Amino acid sequence: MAFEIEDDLISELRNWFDNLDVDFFRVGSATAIGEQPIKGLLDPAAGARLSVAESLTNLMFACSTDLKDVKCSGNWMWPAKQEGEGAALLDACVAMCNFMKDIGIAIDGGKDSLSMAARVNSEVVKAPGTLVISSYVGCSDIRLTVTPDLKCPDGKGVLIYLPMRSSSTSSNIPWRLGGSALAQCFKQLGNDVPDVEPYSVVCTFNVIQSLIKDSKLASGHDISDGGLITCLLEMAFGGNCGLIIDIPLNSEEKPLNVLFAEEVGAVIEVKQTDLDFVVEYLNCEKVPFSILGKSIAHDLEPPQIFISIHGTLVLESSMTELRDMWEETSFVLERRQASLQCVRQEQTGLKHRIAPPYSVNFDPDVKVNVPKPLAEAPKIAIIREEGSNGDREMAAAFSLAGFEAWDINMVDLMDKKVSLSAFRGVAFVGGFSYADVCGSAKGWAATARFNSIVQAELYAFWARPDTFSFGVCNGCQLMALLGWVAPDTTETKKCSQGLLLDHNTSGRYESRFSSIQVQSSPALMLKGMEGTIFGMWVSHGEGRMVFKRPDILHQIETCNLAAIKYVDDQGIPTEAYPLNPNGSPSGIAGICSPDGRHLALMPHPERCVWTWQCPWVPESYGRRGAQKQFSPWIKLFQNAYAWCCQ
Ligand SMILES: NC(=O)CC[C@H](N)C(=O)O
Repeated sequence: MAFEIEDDLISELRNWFDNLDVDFFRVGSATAIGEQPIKGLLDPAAGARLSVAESLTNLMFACSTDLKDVKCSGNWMWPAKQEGEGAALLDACVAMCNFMKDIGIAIDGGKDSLSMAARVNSEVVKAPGTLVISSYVGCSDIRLTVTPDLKCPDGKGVLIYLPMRSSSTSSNIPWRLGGSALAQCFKQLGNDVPDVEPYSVVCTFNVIQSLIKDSKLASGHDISDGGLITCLLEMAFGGNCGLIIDIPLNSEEKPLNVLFAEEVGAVIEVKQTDLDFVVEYLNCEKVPFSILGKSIAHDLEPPQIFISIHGTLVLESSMTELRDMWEETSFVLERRQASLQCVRQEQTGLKHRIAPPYSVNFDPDVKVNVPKPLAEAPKIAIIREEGSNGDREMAAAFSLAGFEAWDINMVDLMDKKVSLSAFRGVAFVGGFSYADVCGSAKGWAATARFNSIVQAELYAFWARPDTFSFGVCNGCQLMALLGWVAPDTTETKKCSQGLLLDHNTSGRYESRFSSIQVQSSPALMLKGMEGTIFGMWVSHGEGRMVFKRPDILHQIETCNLAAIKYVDDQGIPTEAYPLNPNGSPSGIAGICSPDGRHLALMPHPERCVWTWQCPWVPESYGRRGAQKQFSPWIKLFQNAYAWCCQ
């Protein structure tokens, strides 16, 4: 009986799911944070309003279902028992409630820590009363998200300032410096603190949403900590571009205030050809705005920044020089976290960065040709161990290509619950098997080697000519330890380890989206992809390939077994950090067996088979409109499927 109910329920759910008019690969959710504790020191009510506003201006560049669908978490950290602080907390709370009510959103959860004070000797040290707003909302098309890096469509974009005020002229902006980053630099708090009205937040949010849906925004960024100048420069730094800006204000305004006041607002970049449409729309919606100038694409010359206020030049510099200053604080931290040599390399290299040289000479949206389709889908064992992760992405990627993916734990093999005899492929997934104790994948390899049942099962699979194996990251480390790739062939025993994945030269865990070039190799999963350059997720602490003897590396290179490599912005294999995140010789990022059946990669193609999973793709690849649905890495999985169909 219970079964019948369950079956009914499942088929009912399946029907409902099938009939839903939603594209599940496009919908998602967006979340953002806002907090303004320093401004709250001057005016707790304004601080609370600014925290809510910042959270929304951070959220508004994702395509949300509706402003009224936004939900918030409120986290309060306050020294509430100290004199005057209870009243400040109350002011902040009342202001936040009223502001949210006016906008039409609400808090649905949160947490508080109301004893944020400590006695140090005879002194009581208080944390500034802080409200952190985390907002979240359904996202109707995750691909439409607008990012802050300038795109310079057709070589230059037009930059528009949205002051988020109800008055129609930007000359009425009070440009208050209280609680700003600039004030902090002068060890001051200031007096006059910015504030914001709910109506202008609603208007701007909705206008941005509409422009996103019409694909009229090339980039966009909110104005918050650091003010208008910081917003503009951050956009230029991210896009590797120059700027020619003239802020159209009357000459009485003090440049320092205009540039550094943290009045709520936003800057958007639009295509020259969309300008008339956007201007008309903003006028029609009565949203105040001013056109600031242009973004300039990175050319052969280093990009320049020119900023004027009402025709008077206030800043002229090369973008890279300003970016070096802006990055310096991060590098100070990095010098404490990573090898000094690597940090130095990254810092000097930054000046010379241009856009990654992505190159794809096939259409990833066109499926790989299958010789003759199989009656039954080939089976792939997605093998995981205690501490593995990424098994779902791996299963999804192989399923997308037509495989029947099975979730197999090492214990299933040990207990003989499954045999690999029915499988055409195995995929060893990434992660932290046995918490990387004694070195990455060492515990996993021990299970595979020293449990006789598992050892026999894996060996039988490896020896069958109709099988293939794929290892990613932790799985790659395992395949190296098992000698499935780069074995020491001078040993009499088959599969003797000849390669070890050692700690990255930076001395730390690297998490990046690195440019990867497919080499010409016998790897069946990389067939027809030679020369492809595209970004791939890197996420490891132990990715540096150390070969037992130089002749093993030599053989890998001469037999074309280095299947993929990290490349620089010129598309040349590199050992330079951070383009090569771990210091592997000749930029080697993955290795295959001479017969091409076994492939072990340190980066994660399974985490970026869809374009939306890539944090950056060139405009020509297209994130929206006529975009490619898939990244080139889908082809690895389709190639494996096609190989099984031979
Ligand atoms: N993502 C991974 O698989 C990480 C592998 C391993 N734990 C490392 O840090 O190197």
